[in-house]
Amino acid sequence: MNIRIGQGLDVHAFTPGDHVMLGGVRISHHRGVAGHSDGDVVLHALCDALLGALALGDIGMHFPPGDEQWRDADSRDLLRRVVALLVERGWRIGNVDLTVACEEPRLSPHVPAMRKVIAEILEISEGHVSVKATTTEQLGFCGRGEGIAAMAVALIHTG
Ligand SMILES: Nc1ccn([C@@H]2O[C@H](COP(=O)(O)O)[C@@H](O)[C@H]2O)c(=O)n1
Ligand SMILES: C[C@@]1(CO)OP(=O)(O)OP(=O)(O)OC[C@H]1O
Repeated sequence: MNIRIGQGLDVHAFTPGDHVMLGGVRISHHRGVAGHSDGDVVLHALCDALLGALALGDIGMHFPPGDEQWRDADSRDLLRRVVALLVERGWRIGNVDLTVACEEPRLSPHVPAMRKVIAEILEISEGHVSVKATTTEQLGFCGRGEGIAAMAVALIHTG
């Protein structure tokens, strides 16, 4: 059995709006998130972690922000496409561990729904999908409420 790991990081700025998409879940909020797609930092970081494990570049290389095809894209669809790249090369996903940093919205009530969505797309059990949230103690761009960051680690294997 071959094993590989990958990591990903994504950041998006808050904009005027009434919801954010995080981990494939729509969360009502008094602001939105800027992006060419739906701006789901969690799924983007996860795409980059999986692409990193495959050494296949990054999300922007596969779904260029200048390409109208990806305008307002549903990031769940982008993640499905990345999973297909992985499966067609003979890899499977072991587990993923995700951390989201923002002062608000409060994410813990939404973590179970995020784990469910992600597990379904990755075709692994929810027990193999970890989603964690943290503030940055009011420090930095997250702490000032300027944006949201997400980090992801993924383990993939053959056989
Ligand atoms: N947007 C967030 C941030 C944090 N949480 C939860 O609060 C706990 C404490 O956060 P600290 O930054 O003070 O460590 C953390 O463990 C998260 O469960 C949250 O739900 N939403
Ligand atoms: C997801 C893509 C799709 O065009 O656009 P954005 O929503 O701007 O997100 P980003 O994290 O900057 O990744 C780049 C793009 O692939």
